[in-house]
Amino acid sequence: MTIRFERVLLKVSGEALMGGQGFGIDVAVADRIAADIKEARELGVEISVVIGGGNIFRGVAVASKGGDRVTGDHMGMLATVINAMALRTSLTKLGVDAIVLSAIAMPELCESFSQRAALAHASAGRVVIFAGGTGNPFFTTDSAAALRAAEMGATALFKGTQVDGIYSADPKLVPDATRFDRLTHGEVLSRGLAVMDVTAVALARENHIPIVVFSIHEKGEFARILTGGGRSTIVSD
Ligand SMILES: Nc1ncnc2c1ncn2[C@@H]1O[C@H](COP(=O)(O)OP(=O)(O)O)[C@@H](O)[C@H]1O
Ligand SMILES: O=c1ccn([C@@H]2O[C@H](COP(=O)(O)OP(=O)(O)O)[C@@H](O)[C@H]2O)c(=O)[nH]1
Repeated sequence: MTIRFERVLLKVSGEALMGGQGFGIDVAVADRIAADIKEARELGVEISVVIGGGNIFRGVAVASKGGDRVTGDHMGMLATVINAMALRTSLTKLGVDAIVLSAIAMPELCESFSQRAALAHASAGRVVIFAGGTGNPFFTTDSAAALRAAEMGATALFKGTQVDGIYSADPKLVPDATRFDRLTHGEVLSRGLAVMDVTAVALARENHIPIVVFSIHEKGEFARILTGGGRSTIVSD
């Protein structure tokens, strides 16, 4: 069996974790995503994860109501730590060794991020879950995903999201938008395809990291794409 990517950074959007609920974490969904990660890992792929926080809190929600954006972003980053702990719990239940590294120090809860620690845990066979985004306000977890992918030497950045690829326009708003199988980073940026923020795409382009956009809701899709099947859009040089 051919494996397309040997070392992968998986971005899981926070919204994916809430399942059918309007807010928070649906444990059954977290368990299913953990099972998909386990399946992919059993193919021999090294996997680390960046998790979002949009199911709990987004900084712009505070700013849009007249609050302080930086405080809002701090709250959003804390939300990603909650999600990371939920995903670690789901992975542990399945017997997968996983560790949370946070960009914001909270030693009572989890280890702090350093590239050295992350690489050491990964080479010991652990799934490393990066929490706290980049640790800085005004960024997103998509940008954190591109950053950690570069730091880990990932050969691909998988964005697991609500849609099964990149379309000519947001498919939630434009139902007859058409899906792309392949794009370059430059095309994503020049066409303003907003599936991922500009900073994240630019960072991936600079480091020659392909981005694979796929639906996190399709059970087993992660492993299918890793072995050459499935449905996705691949963004590469
Ligand atoms: N051109 C596009 N192709 C695909 N999805 C797009 C596009 N433009 C906007 N989107 C939206 O981007 C979302 C993916 O971003 P994501 O970060 O996972 O969502 P959120 O910001 O809600 O967590 C999709 O759910 C989709 O609605
Ligand atoms: O490096 C980062 C990453 C995230 N956030 C904050 O955390 C929230 C949750 O992250 P994101 O919106 O990227 O989550 P997702 O869309 O993936 O659920 C963001 O809205 C920001 O407020 C931040 O300030 N800096």
